[in-house]
Amino acid sequence: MRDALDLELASLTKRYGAAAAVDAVSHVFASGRYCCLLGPSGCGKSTTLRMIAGHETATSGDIVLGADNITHAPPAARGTAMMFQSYALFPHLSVWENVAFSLKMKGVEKNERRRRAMTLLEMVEIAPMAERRPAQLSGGQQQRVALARALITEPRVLLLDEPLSALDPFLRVRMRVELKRLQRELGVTFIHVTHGQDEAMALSDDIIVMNGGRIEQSGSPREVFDAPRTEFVARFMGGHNVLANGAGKIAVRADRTRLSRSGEGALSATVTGAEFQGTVVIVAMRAADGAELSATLSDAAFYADPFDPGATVTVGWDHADQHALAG
Ligand SMILES: Nc1ncnc2c1ncn2[C@@H]1O[C@H](COP(=O)(O)OP(=O)(O)OP(=O)(O)O)[C@@H](O)[C@H]1O
Repeated sequence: MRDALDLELASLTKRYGAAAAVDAVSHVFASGRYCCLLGPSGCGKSTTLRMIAGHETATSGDIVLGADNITHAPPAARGTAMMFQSYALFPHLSVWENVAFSLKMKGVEKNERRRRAMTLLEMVEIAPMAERRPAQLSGGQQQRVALARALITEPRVLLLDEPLSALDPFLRVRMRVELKRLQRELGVTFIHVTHGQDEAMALSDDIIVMNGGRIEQSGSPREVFDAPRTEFVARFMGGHNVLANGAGKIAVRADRTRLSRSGEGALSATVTGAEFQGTVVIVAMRAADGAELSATLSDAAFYADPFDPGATVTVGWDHADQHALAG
């Protein structure tokens, strides 16, 4: 059953010359959810987002928000708002004036503009900096201003293009918690473009994995991670071994892959290295057929009986932990 504010893409296509950057993509973004468009560079995620925002014209297909076909509507009349990667704040305006800018364009009077801007600045927790200029803020603070500025138009869908990529790793994790909190508080649909699978898994209610201008798989983070449908998704999400298995290929999670020095197991491999990552150790191996494999072991299990590079190991897993991948 479609919700009144779902956003539907129907065979949405963008061609540049003969090449399709976005190739007949159909998807329903359920309203009020945190959605991540995830995929490698060039897969068409930003083009998809820009078409939803109205900053790029669709070659064919439709974009429908609730009851409205917004495919050809101007950006400001769509019910969407975009937060840009480069925050694009006006340097000569104060923080609150930046946030209130679109209200000024609409002719809203000054006291009301300020009141609404301050409400949003409180929500993103930088109200005390309302009178500063953007240059007097840190990158993380500028981003909060950009977020408040996008939200002041009361969009039904907020579009975010790699919003965390300019931040250092520590701030990135903090802002990601903030984004999730804001989305929950507002109940607005967020569509967030990222090429980071960790980011997508941490934030999303729904992950949409793109590859070559198409949607490869969509679902909850657990669905996509636990049951990758294709080799591309298994490799892109990481943490899986992809193995040839008679008729086709299978995926097995690296943390469900067992190693032993001999005995029962599906195949034999040579250890090529071990990477200590704090709580776990990732053991890298090469199978007899040349396939690169890995096993994630707890640090306690690994150090109780370490595998040295060059060691021959037997690799095994439970049958229930293997997933057949689509051709
Ligand atoms: N204006 C343009 N003219 C021609 N080709 C373009 C244009 N914009 C994008 N493309 C091509 O369309 C494809 C998809 O680009 P897009 O920017 O949507 O990818 P992306 O997944 O967002 O990548 P990234 O993560 O690097 O931003 C790429 O092959 C890109 O080269």
